[in-house]
Amino acid sequence: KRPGLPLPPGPKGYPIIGNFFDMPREFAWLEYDRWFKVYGDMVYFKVFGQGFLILGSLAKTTDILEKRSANYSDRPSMPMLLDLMNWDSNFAFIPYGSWWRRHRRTFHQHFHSGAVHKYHPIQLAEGYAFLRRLLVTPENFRHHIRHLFAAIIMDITYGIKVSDSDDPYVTTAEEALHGLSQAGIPGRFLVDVLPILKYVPSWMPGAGFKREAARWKKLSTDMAYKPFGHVKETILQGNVVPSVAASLIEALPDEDDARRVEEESISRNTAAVAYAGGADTTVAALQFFFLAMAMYPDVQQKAQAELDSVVGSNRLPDFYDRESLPYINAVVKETMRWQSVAPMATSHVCSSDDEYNGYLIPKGTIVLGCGWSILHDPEVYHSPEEYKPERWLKDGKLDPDVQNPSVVAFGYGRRVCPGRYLSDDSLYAMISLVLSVYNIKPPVDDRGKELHLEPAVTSGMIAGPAPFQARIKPRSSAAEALIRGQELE
Ligand code: HEM
Repeated sequence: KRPGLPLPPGPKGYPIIGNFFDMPREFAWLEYDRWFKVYGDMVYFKVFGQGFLILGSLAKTTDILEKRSANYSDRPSMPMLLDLMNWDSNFAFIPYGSWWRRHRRTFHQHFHSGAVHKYHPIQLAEGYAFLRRLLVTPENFRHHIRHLFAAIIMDITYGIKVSDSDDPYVTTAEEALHGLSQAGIPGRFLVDVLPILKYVPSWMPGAGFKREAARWKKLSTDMAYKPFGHVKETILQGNVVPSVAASLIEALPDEDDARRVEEESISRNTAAVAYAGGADTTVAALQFFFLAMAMYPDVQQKAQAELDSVVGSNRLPDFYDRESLPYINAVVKETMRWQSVAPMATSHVCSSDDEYNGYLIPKGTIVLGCGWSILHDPEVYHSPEEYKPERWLKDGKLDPDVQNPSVVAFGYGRRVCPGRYLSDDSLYAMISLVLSVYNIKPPVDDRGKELHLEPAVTSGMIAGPAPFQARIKPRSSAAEALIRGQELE
């Protein structure tokens, strides 16, 4: 440690509790955005001795979380999530080291940029099924979006077809993820700040968090074991359906091999993490797209005009059209920027004392990049609160000089989201399919007057749109026939 180095600036705290009362727990990114204006683009504070460093500019996230990634890729100890809820099976939360690396490598084999094209047929088939569900119950579009991504992930990872939205695998996973989104926010549960509380007996008054943790633990265990067990069973019966889990199981060492237990556990965890990482995030992103379309009819019309001229009205768009659809690609980018799905990404931890710009960043500091502030910087994105795909275009093509939302939307450094290629493909596919056959409009009041929608968001590790309504109707009878035609094919 270099003696005398100051800590980065931040709000003054109290003895022992530090900034416990200042630390925002809801919509943290908005409060941190205000702090950046007072203290600058790196803000340091402590809560019960635990240091936090919040980064509010791309320059800082690049210098610290990208360039010094070897020192900033650890995760905080999260007693609620890891010790009490069994989420240590999810490599997104485990410490930086060889166990994490083995999981990440296994995951990467199946989801790297050159591998994800294998999943295009699944994405399109589920996309068509989604269009058909919208035809029957358009008012349930938010639910259909959840069903859509659950079905894509379950098919890719386990070869399990989810035709029914109360599929037991999906219900379990959804409930488990609800627990994750609550317990994944640093400081949300006091036990994360005072780990000693994990030894409090469940029956004690104030120990409600332990009873909640026990319920969530069962769900997270079932979520990992049950579908994986199902795939093992199908392999034994000789009915194997191609999937990530099936390839992983088939590559496992023999049952009597000493490496088997560890390898099987890595495979099971890797499969489960695809659902955990990919469901809520992509769902929220597509729901934001629906909200944007209902709020910005001009954007919708321009996107549809591009689809009409490139794809025509006799077929649905597919992945081969992507390069010829710059406006649609701009809509995908703007959706990822406009309302950040993971506004604070996930906590990174500094592994050893570091010095940056004359400040000390002590070992153990929890470092968070506030992607929301970076993607709403008016110096970079003019009128950042507006949904404007045009900002990504120049002379009718994607402008490579505009800062891509993926520089922060998917996190940082060695921990950057390994599912980002799959998610990008899914968003492109759904946005182009939906706009080619549907109009999305705001709801109307009793007299038929269109209501004004606001981009209200939920608070949590994943921020999605607050519930909203939209009217979703086929663009024409030809469009409706096209949707129904996919069913026949
Ligand atoms: C809109 C879609 C998505 C967004 C916004 C998103 C965002 C993120 C973010 C912010 C992180 C934390 C990165 C960090 O620590 O700096 C992350 C990690 C992760 N994501 Fe995603 N993600 C998305 C989709 C997906 C999908 C589809 C999958 C799986 C198929 C996935 C799997 C993962 C995994 C496994 C990690 C943990 C990485 C690690 O700790 O090494 N994500 N994601």
